[in-house]
Amino acid sequence: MVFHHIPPRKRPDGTAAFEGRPGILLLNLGTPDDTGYRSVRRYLSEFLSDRRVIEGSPVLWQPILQGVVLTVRPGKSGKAYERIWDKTRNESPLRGYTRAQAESLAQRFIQDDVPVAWGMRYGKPSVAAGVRELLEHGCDRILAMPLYPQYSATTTATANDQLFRALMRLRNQPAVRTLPPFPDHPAYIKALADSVRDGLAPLASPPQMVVASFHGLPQEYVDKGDSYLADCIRTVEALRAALGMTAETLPLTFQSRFGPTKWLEPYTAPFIEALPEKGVKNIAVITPGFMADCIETLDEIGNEVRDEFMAKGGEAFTLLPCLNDSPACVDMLEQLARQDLSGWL
Ligand SMILES: C=CC1=C(C)c2cc3[nH]c(cc4nc(cc5[nH]c(cc1n2)c(C)c5CCC(=O)O)C(CCC(=O)O)=C4C)c(C)c3C=C
Ligand SMILES: [Fe+2]
Ligand SMILES: [Fe+2]
Repeated sequence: MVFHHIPPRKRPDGTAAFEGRPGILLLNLGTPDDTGYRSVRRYLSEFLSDRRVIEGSPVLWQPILQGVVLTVRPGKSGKAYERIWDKTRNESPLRGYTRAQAESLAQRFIQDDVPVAWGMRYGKPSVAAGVRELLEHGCDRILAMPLYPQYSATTTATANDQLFRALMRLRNQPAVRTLPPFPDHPAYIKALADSVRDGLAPLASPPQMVVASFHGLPQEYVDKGDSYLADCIRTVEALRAALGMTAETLPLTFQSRFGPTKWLEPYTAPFIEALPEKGVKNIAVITPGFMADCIETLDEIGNEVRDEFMAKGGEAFTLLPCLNDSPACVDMLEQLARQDLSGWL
């Protein structure tokens, strides 16, 4: 038998690396660097130039985007970000919670010697920076975890696209796995159901209805095959079963519509604003599609929709927090990660 000398595996900088070390990369949407016009404009420009997000012809869309949209929207969105901004850390809640999720998950994997990094599809820290961090730790295989329980091409797929774009620049690529969506994974449904029970328990009088509001999507994308709606239905049906609730007591709605086209219905805001007239004046709202509180939950629901509900005769409006960096959320992330790291640990 002939024994060849096998040279050690190399890091991108040429130094020897560990062999067979996995790393975890949390992927999330992203957020502006600050609430000023220029930062919000830069963020929205990157986000809304993503052809996974706006599928129409860029020849038609870019003039509208660079013209009216990026003139008007950054100011309006900047004011909304201002209302929810974490002024102590000077960052958006989405970024703070994503970092906290990564840090807590890293604690769970110390014994396994698996580092955890995080990156944002739009803005900072970039996905490429997260990849670099893992490579610097000697990882030669990466489990990417897009933090979206329900699949959509506009979120999950574009996060993974960005990961592969970063890998395109490497001579020695790590092996990669991407976490599948987990709309009715038992660990996710348990975390949600527990958070609803815990959130409602201290209320003086129980709400008549718990509205489950998910981020919306153009109806056309679903018609063309995006599995997002099916995933939202899987989540809400599993959650109803776990809580012993029904479509009447736990209805499904869609928020954050953008632009004039038809999006998934029913729309959250008009749905909730019509409730007081029907005698439903005490409600809670949950946003199970969001793994972390952000502008869409804290401001759109917590401020705009709440104010309208109260103005229309509502009496009690409770917005339950997202899973955020709760131990239940980290338990869930750990379970999902261990399941998909199978064979790599
Ligand atoms: C056509 C536009 C948009 C699609 C499609 C879309 C899908 C989509 N988005 C999320 C999750 C989040 N979106 C967030 C903010 C946000 N979303 C859009 C537009 C579309 N989203 C815009 C323009 C913005 C920016 C804020 C604003 O100006 O209103 C956020 C929060 C970011 C933050 O910093 O807090 C999240 C999270 C999902 C899950 C989804 C499709 C299923
Ligand atoms: Fe969005
Ligand atoms: Fe919004």
